[in-house]
Amino acid sequence: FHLGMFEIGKPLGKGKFGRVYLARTRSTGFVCALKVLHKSELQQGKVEKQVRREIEIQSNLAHPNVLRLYGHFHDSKRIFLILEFAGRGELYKHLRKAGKFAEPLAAQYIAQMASALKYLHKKHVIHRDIKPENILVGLHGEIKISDFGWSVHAPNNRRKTMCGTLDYLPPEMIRPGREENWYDEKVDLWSLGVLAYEFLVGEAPFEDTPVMTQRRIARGEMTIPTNLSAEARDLIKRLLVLDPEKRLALEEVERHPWILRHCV
Ligand SMILES: CC(C)CCNC(=O)Cn1cc(-c2ccc3c(-c4nc5ccccc5[nH]4)n[nH]c3c2)cn1
Repeated sequence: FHLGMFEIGKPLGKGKFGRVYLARTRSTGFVCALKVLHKSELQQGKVEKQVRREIEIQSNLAHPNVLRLYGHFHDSKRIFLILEFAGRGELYKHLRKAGKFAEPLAAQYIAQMASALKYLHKKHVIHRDIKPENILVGLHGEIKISDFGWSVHAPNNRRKTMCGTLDYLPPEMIRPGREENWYDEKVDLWSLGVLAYEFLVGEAPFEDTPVMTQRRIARGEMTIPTNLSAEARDLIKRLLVLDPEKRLALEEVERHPWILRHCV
């Protein structure tokens, strides 16, 4: 279908609240990913306010490792999001295909994530949902965090758990001790540790049945394979700390020996 200024190409993915298409502007040939949300579905899902808030947040973000939302518009039935096109698609597909990443590549990805998270936290944005399924890869192999909060994943070998995977939840969300504002930005540090582990090992550190996963997260029960370098193990151990206050800060991640060794 054509949409005035856009030529629409192949579908890039589909989620609960919308489909994403490759698109190009007729005038300048600018390539983007056009996401179409149906207002009726948003109303049914009672997520219009959340979508407006997400649009507001994402429109103000500009970082090489955060997927851009260039703009949005709507007609009577649909909302259109003009998103950055990531030339090499979804990171989780690369991870599943490779099984796991070599330490140099994993370190580069973690360094880029730390840089993106530092930027988001400085703008008081907490991602809360960091996992391979929410990361895209740009044309030059750089990663781009996106928030697929809207999509339930088609069965194509994404995690099978119904409510989205528990694997990345930090202990303070499993066992909410301090009810108020347990969503502080340190939840992203825990998830960064889970991500590093999954990049290097090929599975999440607490992966188990849902009940066991929750118990293992709450107790911080995981084993790091001994074939990882000492530095990689050290970084994972310093992020997967039960007490949010004791987790390695992003600045310290960026200057950790494991990162410095692999990132020019
Ligand atoms: C409410 C709002 C502001 C949320 C905005 N965020 C999203 O909608 C999250 N989202 C991003 C996408 C998405 C999906 C796929 C792509 C791609 C993409 N590039 C590909 C290259 C090869 C194969 C598949 C590809 N998908 N580029 N940009 C994308 C963006 C889908 N949902």
